[in-house]
Amino acid sequence: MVPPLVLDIDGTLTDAEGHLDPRAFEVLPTWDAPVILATGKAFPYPVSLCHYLGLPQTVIAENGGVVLADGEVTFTGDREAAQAAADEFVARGGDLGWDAADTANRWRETEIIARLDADEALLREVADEFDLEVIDTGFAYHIKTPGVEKGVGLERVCETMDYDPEEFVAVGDSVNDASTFGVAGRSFAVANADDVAKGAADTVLEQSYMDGTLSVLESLREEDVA
Ligand SMILES: O=C(O)COP(=O)(O)O
Ligand SMILES: [Mg+2]
Repeated sequence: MVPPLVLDIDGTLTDAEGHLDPRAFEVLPTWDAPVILATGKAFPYPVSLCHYLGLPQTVIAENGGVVLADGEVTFTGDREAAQAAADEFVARGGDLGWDAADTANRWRETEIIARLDADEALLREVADEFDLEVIDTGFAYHIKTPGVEKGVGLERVCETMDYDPEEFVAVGDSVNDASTFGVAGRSFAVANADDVAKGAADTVLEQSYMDGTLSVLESLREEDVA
């Protein structure tokens, strides 16, 4: 049997432009074990990706703030505090960087994100005053409740689905994947990963983005056949 997977999305299943690599449509629906998408994106993004990939909806969204497994959804993280911090950031002259529709935060239930061109120093100063933290995933700044992590989300999924996190193989690319790497049995950082993810992974891959992820999946399939 191939092992269950916990996969980051941006930087891991995408290309350098952040577009989903079409090879995901070949390899993920035919994976013969659970595939969990674990992302910093808002809840609807991984749910739609599961839908269009034809995968059961098992997702960790918002860096662990939202977890869906076996039809049950749980939330952690203080969205109101994150919103209050974001409002204060704007009141002090900051700009989150989104247009009026703000699809980045519109359906976000446990945290708030800002574009990477936002004033980082001001964002961190304000977040600190609200006892929140700011993480830079390389895709956005997330204003979030400390302790809400993808790895904690993986533990929750495992409780619901009666798996041991040790059985999982994780692939990711950034600071928000380090907690997953700490919980999963085996962990891989793609070559484009940031230093925190590389430091937390068991193995740093030679290849970037989906090339790196596919190299892991191919070797897992070979192990399974051997
Ligand atoms: O939303 C982000 O900032 C990054 O998303 P990811 O966790 O899927 O890489
Ligand atoms: Mg990522």
